[in-house]
Amino acid sequence: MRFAHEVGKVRAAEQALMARLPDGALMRRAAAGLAAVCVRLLPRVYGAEVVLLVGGGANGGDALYAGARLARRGARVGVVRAADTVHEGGLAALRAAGGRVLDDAAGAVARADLIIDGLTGIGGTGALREPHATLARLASAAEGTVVACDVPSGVDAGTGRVDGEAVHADVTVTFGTYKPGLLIDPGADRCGVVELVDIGLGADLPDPDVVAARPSDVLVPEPGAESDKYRRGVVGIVAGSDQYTGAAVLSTGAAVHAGAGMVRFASVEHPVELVRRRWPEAVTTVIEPEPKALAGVGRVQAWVVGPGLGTGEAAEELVTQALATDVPVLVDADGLTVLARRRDLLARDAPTVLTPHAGELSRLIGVDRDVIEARRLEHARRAAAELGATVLLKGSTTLVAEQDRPVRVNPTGTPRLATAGTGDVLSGLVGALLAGGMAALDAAAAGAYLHGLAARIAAAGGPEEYGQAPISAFDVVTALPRAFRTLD
Ligand SMILES: NC(=O)C1=CN([C@@H]2O[C@H](COP(=O)(O)OP(=O)(O)OC[C@H]3O[C@@H](n4cnc5c(N)ncnc54)[C@H](O)[C@@H]3O)[C@@H](O)[C@H]2O)[C@@H](O)CC1
Ligand SMILES: [K+]
Repeated sequence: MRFAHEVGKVRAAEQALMARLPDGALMRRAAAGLAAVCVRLLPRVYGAEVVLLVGGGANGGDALYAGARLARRGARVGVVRAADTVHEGGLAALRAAGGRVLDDAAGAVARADLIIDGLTGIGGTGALREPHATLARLASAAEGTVVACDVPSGVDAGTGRVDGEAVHADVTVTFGTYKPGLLIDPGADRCGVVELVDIGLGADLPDPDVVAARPSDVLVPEPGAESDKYRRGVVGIVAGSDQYTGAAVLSTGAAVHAGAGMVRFASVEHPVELVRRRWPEAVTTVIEPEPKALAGVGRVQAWVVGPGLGTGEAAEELVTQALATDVPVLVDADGLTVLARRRDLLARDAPTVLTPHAGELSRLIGVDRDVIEARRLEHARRAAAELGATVLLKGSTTLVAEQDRPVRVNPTGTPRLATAGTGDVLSGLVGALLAGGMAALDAAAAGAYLHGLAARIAAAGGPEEYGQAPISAFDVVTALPRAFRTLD
């Protein structure tokens, strides 16, 4: 499982472990792990050209000790110093092993077989300054294999934020635990393959703050022979309006394709008519948003409310009724706009799942959208605590937060999902999983995972491929059954 800890907790664990070890032992342990990965990456260590990019902190120290190990095995190791003073012990070890200090950084980086990025690690803050930024740019453009030490320099280890230049690594060798910034875009996108090196922090690390969802987390219970529709889950969808009908069709379609035992669709006449025509499987009810309207729809095990619903009084009445029930409720899109002025509706005992993008979350918690985008992890978590709900924050890495639980990050996201209507698909999908009895955090994380997988399948024909075909939200609906099948 991929899990991450906040940077402060990593430091605390390192301190605790260091106090029990001889001086410098932890750094040498990290360096040994880093060097071992480099050895695997090089076709031949003897004679290989290795360049170390070294900043003034311990991250540079790791790189220097790793370089010394490679030099002792015959690699030609040179160091480019980005700071006047670099780790003394590391530099001495490198020199003793035959490594040299380089002057022509650009030429050396361009010729290198392997480049170790030890400019900044978890101590890096803000945009890379010079000469770090130039060196990061040179490394990213180089032909040789780029191995980032702990974190690609320029990536904020705590958040994944990149301000300006950051190293594009082929491999990131990280120590002890993942850092959140390795799992969350844009940082995640700079890491290449991440290799976790055990430096013995285990016992000193608390429970993780972030975990990456993986297929075995999302296994949806198989329907047994005796499953009736209620065991598989009946989901109620309240979506669409006279002006907006597409959302209703997409959300219902996703629920139909996600294995719901039954989909009950309730709305005003026009969207009901369209849903009935497109999804004869759904049981539809025309309602006017008057008091107790939802009570007449029939028994459901989870509600989805909001896509295309409008934001006026009629919509508010329906959101109010759904949240007054004692079953899980997912609120999306227009429903979230209603909630921004009626946060009191969130005071309920059954689980609530909210699926905002940054703009919708901004209205819900009164924080600028840009501020949320810059620190997504923090705000997803804060929103979950403040709103008492499971919060799925959409984005190129979708995050799912629930109070006192590690945040789930979704690894299947793809820019192809940034197209109109895909959010409606997600809401119906997660609603079906909730109705099937999955816990809110699992249903939301599984939904995000399957949604990304379905988009990849739609674009490329396979979950591992990155196809070029443009996709529509409807293609994602159609690909959902294949996404489920890849989990078998
Ligand atoms: N403490 C330890 O014994 C261990 C530390 N580890 C390594 O140490 C790293 C953390 O070391 P440090 O706390 O020394 O910090 P870093 O080496 O990550 O970064 C601090 C250095 O980077 C510079 N810097 C920060 N932001 C910058 C920017 N935007 N532009 C240019 N320069 C910038 C600082 O001036 C300082 O010289 C970890 O990532 C890991 O690689 C590992 O060796 C494991 C053991
Ligand atoms: K680094």
